Amino acid sequence: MGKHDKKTGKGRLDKFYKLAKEQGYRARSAFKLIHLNRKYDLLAKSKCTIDLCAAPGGWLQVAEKYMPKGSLIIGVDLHPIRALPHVTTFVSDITTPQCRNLLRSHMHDWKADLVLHDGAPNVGSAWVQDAFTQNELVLQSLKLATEFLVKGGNFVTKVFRSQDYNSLLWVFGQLFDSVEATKPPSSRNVSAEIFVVCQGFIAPKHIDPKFLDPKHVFKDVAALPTSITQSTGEGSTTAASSSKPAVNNQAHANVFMPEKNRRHRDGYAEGDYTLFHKTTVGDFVKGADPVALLGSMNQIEFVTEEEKGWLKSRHTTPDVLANFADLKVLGKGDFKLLMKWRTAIRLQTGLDVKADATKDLTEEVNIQPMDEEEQISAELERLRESKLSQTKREKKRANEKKAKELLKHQLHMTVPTDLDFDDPTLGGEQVFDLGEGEKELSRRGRKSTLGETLKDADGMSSSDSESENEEEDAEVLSSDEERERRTEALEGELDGMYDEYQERMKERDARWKVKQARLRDKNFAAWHGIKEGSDAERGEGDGEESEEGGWDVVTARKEKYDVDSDDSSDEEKMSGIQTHEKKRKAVRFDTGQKTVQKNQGLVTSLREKEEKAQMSRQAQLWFTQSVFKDVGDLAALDGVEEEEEEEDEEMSEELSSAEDEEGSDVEMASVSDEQDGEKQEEEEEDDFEIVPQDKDDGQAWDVDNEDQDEVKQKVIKDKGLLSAEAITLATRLINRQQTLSSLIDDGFNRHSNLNKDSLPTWFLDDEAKHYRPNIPITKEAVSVLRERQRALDARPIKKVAEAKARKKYRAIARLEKAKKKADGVMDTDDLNDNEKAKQVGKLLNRAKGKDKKKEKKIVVAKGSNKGIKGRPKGVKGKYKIVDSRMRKEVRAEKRIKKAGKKRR
Ligand SMILES: C[S@@+](CC[C@H](N)C(=O)[O-])C[C@H]1O[C@@H](n2cnc3c(N)ncnc32)[C@H](O)[C@@H]1O
Repeated sequence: MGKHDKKTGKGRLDKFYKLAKEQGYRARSAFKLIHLNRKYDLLAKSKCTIDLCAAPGGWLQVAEKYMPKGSLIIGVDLHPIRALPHVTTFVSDITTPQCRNLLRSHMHDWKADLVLHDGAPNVGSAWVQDAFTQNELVLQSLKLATEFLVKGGNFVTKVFRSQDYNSLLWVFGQLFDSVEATKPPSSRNVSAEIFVVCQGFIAPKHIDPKFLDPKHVFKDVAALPTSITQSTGEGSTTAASSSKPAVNNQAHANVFMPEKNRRHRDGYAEGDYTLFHKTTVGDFVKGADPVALLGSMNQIEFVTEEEKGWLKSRHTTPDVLANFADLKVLGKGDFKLLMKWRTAIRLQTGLDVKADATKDLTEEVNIQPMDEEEQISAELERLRESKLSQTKREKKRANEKKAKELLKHQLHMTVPTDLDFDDPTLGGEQVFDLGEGEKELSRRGRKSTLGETLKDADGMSSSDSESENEEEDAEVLSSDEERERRTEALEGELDGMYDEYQERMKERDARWKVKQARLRDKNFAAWHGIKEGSDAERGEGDGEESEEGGWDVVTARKEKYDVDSDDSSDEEKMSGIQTHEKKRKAVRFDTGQKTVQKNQGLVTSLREKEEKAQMSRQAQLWFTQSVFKDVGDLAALDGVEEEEEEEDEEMSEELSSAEDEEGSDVEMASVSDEQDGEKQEEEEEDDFEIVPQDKDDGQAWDVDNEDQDEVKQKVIKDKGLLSAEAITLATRLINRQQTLSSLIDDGFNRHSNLNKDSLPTWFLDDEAKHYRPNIPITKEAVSVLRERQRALDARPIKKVAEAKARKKYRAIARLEKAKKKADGVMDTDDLNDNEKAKQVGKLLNRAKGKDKKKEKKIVVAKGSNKGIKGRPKGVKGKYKIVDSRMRKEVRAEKRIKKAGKKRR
């Protein structure tokens, strides 16, 4: 937090910070829960709450305050949480089974009504990474929630608005009745955090683990490559195993076709996330995808006897061995060297057969003598063919160049403007059918592509994989010049493969991957997409499966939707929201690409399909949000189903302008915009801020201490409001002349944030003396206080009041005693009624002090009283004459007696 400017953005010590400090909350985030609770009333109805990632305990304080007394509150965090009254806390990592077990032991057989999660891992690193790991943590907390929540229970979690956001919401939607995302006022606008409140846990009997597995839920939902069209439309199994662009397609594969479209690269073990991977040379030589292997491994070793035998091969140079030892640093030359080595070894071991090129070229021909006319026509024919083949070659080379550019574009290595779609060389369908299509297929299948390629390059054999161009290639190879050109082309292809290898290397870098995903995901930024009522869907035909929580079933349904969405059947046209959604998305895509698409044949159709499919999936996630639950047939709102292209265009323009107007969405756009740079990324970190506690702040939340609020309330209850300002403000609140929030706002002014350390003492003294907040007071408030003061003044002094009270107390005690005695008198049989009445009268009189024994007056026999007999002069009533000496002696006697007693 130190790195932030205290005046701006995240570092700003705002009113919630001040309030937290004032009210003794340990973190300003406490107000987030207060605001969420105000909106959803979650705490008052919870008897058991689990707070995952609870340190330093702000949320726990709020939970303790607002939950019913005697509730069970458990908090867990990586860091210890200082003790809080009525709260159980322990230290654990919520991603570990140990945490689960500890929770179990604390919960006994209880189920939680509420699970809270405000976790933020690794706050302060790159935003993209934060968002990614944050959302993984969210999924982990959801996992614990599903285990400990009671049916109908609630789950509150913090989510980062990133590209995984919609995926998360979709998963929440499958497990809860209602899912709402909200940003409480206390959450800073610069923060990308948002809180999702999931209410009404469905508590399925079984939840497919895939719902809670980051590998299945997350990643590039938006970016869908060409393979989608293949795998949804046609032979999906083949597409699944061979789809190259799965690089960009992980999330799609995971979320919508978990089994079908998953890529299984050689060398990647399921669930293996260690950074260092090695494999054997055998895998490299015999495997189908050597490029992928080089891209995914760190080291290749010679292990088996056969492999060690290859060490003796003349092709196994020290360079080759050095390259195998560290694949991460392969340069272009190294890469080519290894691929050539592989080809050589494959030939050596008979895995590839070296075609006899010379045999083809030295085929015996019987030359018949020709006449002149025949010779001319043969010459003409030869020239024509030579011309034709030359044109073909040129065209082919141009096509290859364009195809390579197109591939680069598909891999997002170029900007669309790099492609000249109007180029006539690109117009032919063969670009895809023969050139790029063939290359794409061979790259995916890795069927002897490189081997053959290299054979060609070395002039060792001719390619037998190319069918249509075989004859042409033979021609090409017939001259040295052509062979050279061919070699160049093949070198070019090797270069392409090297690029691909580099792509794979980059892929392994998670950070790069997430950044790349964000780049690709430009569309996501605008939060576009229309809807599909997931809740309704769950409620309808698939009630059973949602009850069971089957990921595959749910995703299969989505997949089905995808397939449907690619065919524009009549049925689909009638399907309301979905159709509408699809159309809008297609329209959106059109805005960007329309001019390009019009004249492009196959290129156009593939791209169009891909984009449509992509949009549909985004829309699916978007519309699973509960806010769309009650929205009916959106298509009906738009009227006619099938619109002309022009109408689509208009609509897309409207859409984009509407999006521009949406404030929050624009904010999202800025979040995902790469150009925003590091500065913004930093700002969009978690909004969490610990409130430093003053020395006495610590005591405020000591176990034995009371809540500050309660103390203040007690004072007000006992003594009332003590100032005219307070009475005035209270009166204004009661009379609704002012709202509570405006009152709080008024409490903050330029003086509340004074940094006293940097100011001179004279100024501070002056301020303390003269600056007083000027809160207006009313006449009534002042007179109320005056009246109270008068009443206080009229009271006797404390000692007198105490003496009076003592006297009164003693009188009451005497009367009680007399009453008891009188009862005893009445019960005796020895006295007649008259005597009894007399006795009782006496007792009561004595109790009232009327019948007090008259004291004897002591008269000292000295002076005029010395030696007198009878009543001394001026003395009334009983008297006793004492000798002064006698008095002294009596007192001394008493003293001695007392002292003797003590000694004993
Ligand atoms: C924003 S703070 C929580 C603040 C808390 N809600 C409050 O009001 O005081 C995020 C917390 O998540 C915790 N955290 C992050 N990853 C965790 C994990 N894997 N297990 C447990 N706690 C984790 C951090 O230690 C940190 O204390």
